[in-house]
Amino acid sequence: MDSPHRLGPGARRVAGRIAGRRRELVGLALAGSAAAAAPAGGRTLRGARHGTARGGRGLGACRHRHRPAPAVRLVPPVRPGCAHPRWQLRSRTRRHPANAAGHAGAGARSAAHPAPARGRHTARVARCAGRGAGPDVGQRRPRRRGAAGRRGRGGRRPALGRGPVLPGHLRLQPARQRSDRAAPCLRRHAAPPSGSLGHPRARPAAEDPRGRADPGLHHREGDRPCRRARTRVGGLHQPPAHRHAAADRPDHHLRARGGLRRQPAQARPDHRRPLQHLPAWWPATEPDRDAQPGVDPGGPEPGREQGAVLRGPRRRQQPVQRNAGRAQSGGEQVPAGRPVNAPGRFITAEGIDGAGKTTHLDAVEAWLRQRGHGVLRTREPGGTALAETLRELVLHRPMDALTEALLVFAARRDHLQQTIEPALAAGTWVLCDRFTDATFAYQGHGRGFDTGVLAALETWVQQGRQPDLTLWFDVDPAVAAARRSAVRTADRFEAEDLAFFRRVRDGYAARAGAAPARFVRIDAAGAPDTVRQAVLAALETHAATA
Ligand SMILES: Nc1ncnc2c1ncn2[C@@H]1O[C@H](COP(=O)(O)OP(=O)(O)OP(=O)(O)O)[C@@H](O)[C@H]1O
Ligand SMILES: Cc1cn([C@H]2C[C@H](O)[C@@H](COP(=O)(O)O)O2)c(=O)[nH]c1=O
Repeated sequence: MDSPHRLGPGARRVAGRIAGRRRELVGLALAGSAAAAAPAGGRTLRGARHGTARGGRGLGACRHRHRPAPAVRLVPPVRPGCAHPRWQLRSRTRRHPANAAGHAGAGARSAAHPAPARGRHTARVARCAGRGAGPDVGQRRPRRRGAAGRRGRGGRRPALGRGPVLPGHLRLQPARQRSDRAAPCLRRHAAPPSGSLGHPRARPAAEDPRGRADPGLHHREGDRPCRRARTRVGGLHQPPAHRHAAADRPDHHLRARGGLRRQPAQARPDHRRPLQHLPAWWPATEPDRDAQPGVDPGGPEPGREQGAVLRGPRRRQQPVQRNAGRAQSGGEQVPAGRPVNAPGRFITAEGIDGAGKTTHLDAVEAWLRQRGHGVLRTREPGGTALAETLRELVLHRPMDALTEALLVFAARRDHLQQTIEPALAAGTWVLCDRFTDATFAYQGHGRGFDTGVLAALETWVQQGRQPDLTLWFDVDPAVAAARRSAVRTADRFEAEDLAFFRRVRDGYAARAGAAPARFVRIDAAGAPDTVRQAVLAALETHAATA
C-alpha cells in the first residue's frame, strides 16, 4: 500500500547513496542511525535527505534534528541551486497530523520566504550530497572579525558549532546559524571551474557570463541565494536584485539626490540659513566693532570662546585683518600696536651703506624722548641674540642670495616675535635701522633675487606687519662709499662695487614708489645738520597725522 511515509525505489537508491557518503565522513555510528531512519523518512529525494541522512539527531539535523523524521513533499528552492533544506523542504503538517507539532517551525520559516519556484534543484542537491559532509558538517560561518572572518570564500573555516557530538572534529551547529551560512555551502559544492583541482573558488570577473566585471558579487543565478544568505543581517534580507542594481549603476546614480544641490540663498527660509561658528573676536562676530585699517584686530583673548553667528545670505562682512589678503595669523596672538588714531610707532631707516642712517636715528630718538616717549632702538639683521648671530653669518660668510634672504628673514621673524611686537604692544616707539625694504633692495635688486619670492617670505614672516614710517636716506653710492671707507672695514656688502649699490639704490626707489604714504625720502647728501632738520620735519609731520 502506498504511503506518504514511504519512498519510491528510485528515491531510496539515491537516498542510500547519500547516506553512504555521509557515513564515510561522519562515522558509522551516526550514519547508521541515519540509514535506519531512511525508509521511514519521506518519499522524495529531499525527504530522504532530510529525514534519512539527517533524521533524528543525525547529521545536519539543523532545526529539525530533534524532531521525528517528517513527511515532506518535493518543493524546489526559491533560489535555484540553494541546497539548504529550508528551501527544499516544506512540512506537510497539514496533510499529516503526526508531523504537525514537529514542523510547525518549518512551516513558519517557509512562509517567511517567497514561494519557491519549481525547477532544477535535484541535480544540485545530489551533487551537494554526493560530496559528503557538504554543508552540514565542519562548515561554519566565519567570525565577523578576526582572521577567520577575513578568509576568502575558498578558505577553510573553523568548526564552531555546538551541535550533537560527532566523530572527530565534526560538529553541527545550531539550526539558526546553519541557516545563515547554508548558501555559501552551495558555492563550495558547485561544480569547480574546469582545470581546477576541484577546490571551490570565486569565479573571476572575466568569467562572468554577462561579460562584465563583478566587484565581489556574483550574479549567477545559482549563486544568488549564497550571497543572500551571506549578507543576512539581523534576520533581514535585502533583495539581491536591488543591491545588484545599485552595484551596476554608475556612480552618479548613487549620489544622494538633493543632498548636493545648492539652493538659492533667497529661497532658504530663515531657519535653514547656514549657522557659522566664528571666533568671538572677529569683527564679523561683533558687527558694531570697527575693522578699519590701522586698527589691529588683535587675537582671541585667552579663555574667550568662539561665538555662534547667524550669517545672513547676503550680509557684507567686515574685513577680519588689518591687511586683507595678506597671510592670516598662524594662531599666535598679534598684539595691538597702538590705540585707535595714535600715530604709527614703528619707524625704520633705510639707505645704502654710509648714507647716514645710524647718525640721524640718534636725532630721532632724542626727539621722541624729549617728548616723553619710550623708544626702542634696534637694527636688522639683529635685535635679538639669535638674530645677531645670523647677522654675523650674513655679513661675513659667503652664501648665495637665497640663503641670504632666508637668513635675514629668519632673523626678522625672531626680531619681530621677540622684540618689535612686544615693544609696540607696550606702546613703545620702535626705531629700527633697516627692515624688509633692505631685503628687496639688497637681495632683490642688488643680488638680483626673485622679488616675488621675497614678497612671499615677507607675507609669511611679517603676518601683515609693516613700518608706519620709513625714512629713506638717499645718497649717491660714491659719496656713501667715501664716508664708509673713512671709518671702518668693509663687510661682504660694503665690499661690493658701485654698480651693486646703484642697483640697491634703485631698489629703494622702487619700494618708495610702491608705498609713498609710508616712505619719506631724505636727501642724505647734505651736511649733517641739514639732513637732521629734514628728518625731524618728517617726524613731526608723521606724529601730527593720525
Ligand atoms: N650728512 C653727512 N655728511 C657727512 N658725513 C656723514 C653724514 N652723515 C653721516 N656721516 C658720516 O658717515 C659715516 C657713516 O655714517 P652712518 O654710520 O650713520 O651711515 P649708515 O647709513 O648707518 O651706514 P651703515 O648702513 O653702513 O651702517 C659716519 O662716519 C658718519 O659720521
Ligand atoms: C636688513 C638687511 C641688511 N642687509 C645688509 C645691508 C648692510 O650691508 C648690512 C647691514 O649692515 P648695517 O651696517 O647694519 O647697515 O646688511 C641686507 O643685505 N639685507 C637685509 O635685509
